[in-house]
Amino acid sequence: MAPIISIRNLTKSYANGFVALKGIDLDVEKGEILALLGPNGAGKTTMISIVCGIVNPTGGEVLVAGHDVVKDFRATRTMIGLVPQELTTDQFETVWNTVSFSRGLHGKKPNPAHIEKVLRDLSLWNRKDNMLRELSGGMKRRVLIAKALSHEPEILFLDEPTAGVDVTLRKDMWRVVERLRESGTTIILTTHYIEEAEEIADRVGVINGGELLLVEDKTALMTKLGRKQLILELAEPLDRLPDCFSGNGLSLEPDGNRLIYDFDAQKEQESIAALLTRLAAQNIHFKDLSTRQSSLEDIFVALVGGAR
Ligand SMILES: Nc1ncnc2c1ncn2[C@@H]1O[C@H](COP(=O)(O)OP(=O)(O)OP(=O)(O)O)[C@@H](O)[C@H]1O
Repeated sequence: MAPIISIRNLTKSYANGFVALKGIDLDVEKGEILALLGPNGAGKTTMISIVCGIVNPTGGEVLVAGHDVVKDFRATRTMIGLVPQELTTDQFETVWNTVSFSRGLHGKKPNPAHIEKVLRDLSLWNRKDNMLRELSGGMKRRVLIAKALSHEPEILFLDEPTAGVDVTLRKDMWRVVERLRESGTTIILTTHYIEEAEEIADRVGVINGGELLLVEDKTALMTKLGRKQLILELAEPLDRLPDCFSGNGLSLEPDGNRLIYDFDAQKEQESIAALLTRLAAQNIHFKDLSTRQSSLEDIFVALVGGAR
């Protein structure tokens, strides 16, 4: 199946000469959740803004369901819902009017039943007659999502949807995203919270300095780049690691109290059982043992750190 979003060699230089995107290639499949991770200023919002037709690209091409986002702006924009980072809504308007008005902006006929469903799904129904200024910050964010869904878009962009919201609301938002996915909506979200990507994304893209460093299936990424460690707390400290253990991923911590065995899913290594037997044969005993698996956060820090 053709990707729903196809980005080819996308570049963006702002008027002041700053190059925010340096040739991005990315395909987004229909129905997936893609999380874009990257530090501040990486170019995430710029990329989203181009796909949504808010910012013009300098070079390259973006197709949404086969339509060019510049030449065929109207067709592509109605397919997309955008939840921006900043609250830009009239504080003196009611929730119902704000969300209904958004639908009209996309040239869609009124559909009160759809607006009601969106507000109910986002637990905003009992607030529909409240003015925005009467809502908490978290509820205002839900209103932004409701606005973005008002015109029944196939694609939803969420730019930092949970920045600054509490844990309960964050989990609520994840549930909303999950329900949208079940209904077939394609979701692209940017986030600083790696646990968010780990929790809800199918694929993860890492952007830094205007370049897409990688985009990969989340589970495959964790298997490929993730490392596992076995940590052995020694019964007696060691001065040095016997030579027979050198070069197989085993190392002694500087204080001599712990042995760390790095095992790599890609490499052929001796089994843990064999290693423990060899250690015992060398009279090296341990009082405790634990394992540690690198998280998406470790992988992200290694990638972004390495690219700097
Ligand atoms: N209108 C503009 N003129 C000049 N430079 C800009 C403009 N808009 C953005 N930039 C610069 O482009 C770079 C990318 O910004 P962008 O907002 O796309 O990053 P981001 O990855 O979304 O960051 P954040 O996580 O902080 O939102 C930044 O260095 C920013 O200062």
